[in-house]
Amino acid sequence: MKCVLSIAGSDSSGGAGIQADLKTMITNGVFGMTAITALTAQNTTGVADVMNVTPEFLAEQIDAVFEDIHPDAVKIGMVSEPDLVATIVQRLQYYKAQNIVVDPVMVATSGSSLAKDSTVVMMREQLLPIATVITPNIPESEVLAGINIKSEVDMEHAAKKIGDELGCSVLCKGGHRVNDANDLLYDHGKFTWFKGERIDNPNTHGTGCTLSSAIASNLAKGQDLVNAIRLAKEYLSRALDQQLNLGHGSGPVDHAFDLKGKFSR
Ligand SMILES: Nc1ncnc2c1ncn2[C@@H]1O[C@H](COP(=O)(O)OP(=O)(O)OP(=O)(O)O)[C@@H](O)[C@H]1O
Ligand SMILES: Cc1ncc(COP(=O)(O)O)c(N)n1
Repeated sequence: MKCVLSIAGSDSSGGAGIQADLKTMITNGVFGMTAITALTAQNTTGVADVMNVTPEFLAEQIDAVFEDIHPDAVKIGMVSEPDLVATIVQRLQYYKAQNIVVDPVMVATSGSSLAKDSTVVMMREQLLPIATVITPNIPESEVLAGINIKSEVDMEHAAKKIGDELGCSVLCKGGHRVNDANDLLYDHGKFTWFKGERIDNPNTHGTGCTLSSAIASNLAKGQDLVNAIRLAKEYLSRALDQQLNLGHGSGPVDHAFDLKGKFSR
């Protein structure tokens, strides 16, 4: 059994954060573990409050996992404070972690800010350069590249700039585009487009968490990066296609599509 560690925040409404990560890991055939960076009081309409853990307690969680079950991949999601970023980098380097997928979460789908500016600076300086792949959405790619993105060519410029500057592979996600959901991988000089049809579903809370966890799961199982992303995108499209409609805002996706018929719902 391959094992994946999610270092991320908790979403009380279950659609994003570690809750989405664990659901994705179970349904992608890996054993999921967690080191929680923060508790959020959150639902589909917004984030009411955030309580960060201390850097010491985050380090203890990471140590507890690595000293017992060495993960085959690590996914990193919401990290609000620069000190927490520094702790993650220090511990992952100490344990020589492999297959590191970083979703540089800055703003929730609901519009709430999830990382301070100083955290983004720290991520850029220390965390992103040790990642196997990072998965910014379009607004996050604009911040990291300092480029406005209006077209696929702009996505290519931004992904290349980020990848060349930071030395990691970059998956620039196209979920914020209007006519399609095409994602772009820049992997050390090579572009690969993952074409995605736009699914008519406003409930996209946690899509970024789900995609990055599925990529980490596939890397843990030995897939190369391109296949890991292709399979993750297929998984997410199926989860979006279920048209689950929960809550009063942008609701979560449905991970249980393969279980339909096994339990009454
Ligand atoms: N309506 C949609 N139809 C098909 N795929 C989508 C749709 N919306 C998002 N996606 C896909 O979901 C993944 C996440 O993309 P997105 O750009 O929404 O990330 P994000 O903004 O980080 O997500 P989050 O909602 O978790 O913040 C990408 O693979 C993207 O192409
Ligand atoms: C704990 C946590 N982590 C990540 C996100 C981003 O996901 P989304 O942009 O879909 O709200 C979130 N809302 N909450």
